[in-house]
Amino acid sequence: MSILNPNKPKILITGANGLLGQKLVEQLVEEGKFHVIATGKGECRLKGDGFTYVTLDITNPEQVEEVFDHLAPETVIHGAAMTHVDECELHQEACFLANVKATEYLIKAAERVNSHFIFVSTDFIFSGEDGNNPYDEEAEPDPVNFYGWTKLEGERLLRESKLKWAIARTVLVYGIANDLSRSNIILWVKSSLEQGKEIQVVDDQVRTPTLAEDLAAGCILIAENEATGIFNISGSDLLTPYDMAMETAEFFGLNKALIKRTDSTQFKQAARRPMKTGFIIDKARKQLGYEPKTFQAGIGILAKQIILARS
Ligand SMILES: NC(=O)C1=CN([C@@H]2O[C@H](COP(=O)(O)OP(=O)(O)OC[C@H]3O[C@@H](n4cnc5c(N)ncnc54)[C@H](OP(=O)(O)O)[C@@H]3O)[C@@H](O)[C@H]2O)C=CC1
Ligand SMILES: Cc1cn([C@H]2C[C@H](O)[C@@H](COP(=O)(O)OP(=O)(O)O[C@H]3O[C@@H](C)C(=O)[C@@H](O)[C@H]3O)O2)c(=O)[nH]c1=O
Repeated sequence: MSILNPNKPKILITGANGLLGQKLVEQLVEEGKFHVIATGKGECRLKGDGFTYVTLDITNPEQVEEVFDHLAPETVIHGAAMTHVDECELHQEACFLANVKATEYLIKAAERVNSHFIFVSTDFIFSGEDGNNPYDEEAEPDPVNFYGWTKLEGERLLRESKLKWAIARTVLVYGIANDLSRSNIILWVKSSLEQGKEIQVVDDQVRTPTLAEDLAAGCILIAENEATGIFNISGSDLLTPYDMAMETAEFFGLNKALIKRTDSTQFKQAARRPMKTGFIIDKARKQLGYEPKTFQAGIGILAKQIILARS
């Protein structure tokens, strides 16, 4: 496991092959303040260089201990998780292992080397039915699906640890990266309409969709400022999935007639979704200087990346 630059503090990213992970590595390498240790299950799927890739299955406590004892990262951004919400509902043991037990292993290993530990969490810790949305950092969690419960458990383990900790909560992340394990709403709407497929989209759930680059930038601000506590790091536009689908069709000049408006009583997924979430991001704006793109600007950035990826 070669260390590229021992003179810089080390930042370890879990789940680096994922959407957030790839954006974190890209921005951290660009900024050059840290020696970037990208970790993930199996082979590296990241493009580019300037980082060290280490295979790390976070559900393997021996691997976690070995990597942390050897590398002793000053900072950890823990984004690895089982993120397919319906799969989490249907395979709760696997979800608990990946999202709770693995987080426990990482916290214990980080306590041995005293890392600043940043945990990426979600609006799905909230019910979305308490009338308190959009939520600030003080709101009372009350998850309505198993995935949301596991992420809240991860938050609890961290808050009860001896670590210097921070929690970056986010909402409905969209973007494009290399060889992803799951899609996201913009890509799914765009590809469905391009194939001429009719889609049913709900108009009674509310989110503040978040560009993956903005989430990464927010997590990096927390790392660079050695900030502690909970920060809402999301977009600022309150939108329904139906709004998002229509704006995506508009932007890409696709057929809006294929988007059939429905609501959550008609549209059933294996796991319940919280109805109305979305975040207030004033704390991150004031304390970190965090400022997300508008949804329109975010789609524009995504469009450019799609064209680049094709060239
Ligand atoms: N996407 C969203 O809308 C939201 C995401 N979040 C949170 O943000 C974080 C990042 O999500 P996002 O980037 O979108 O999700 P992705 O699914 O793209 O990334 C998650 C990554 O975790 C990896 N992973 C899963 N299990 C393990 C394991 N056992 N060992 C090592 N790596 C593992 C996956 O590996 P592989 O690629 O090999 O499957 C994947 O690369 C997550 O913690 C998620 O809960 C919060 C709110 C919204
Ligand atoms: C697939 C689909 C989704 N939707 C709506 C439901 C939902 O509100 C929104 C997104 O649905 P999806 O199932 O694609 O995404 P979903 O699993 O809800 O995304 C979640 O991912 C995890 C990781 C999180 O942490 C959450 O913040 C959230 O982003 O779109 C439709 O209306 N029609 C559809 O056919």
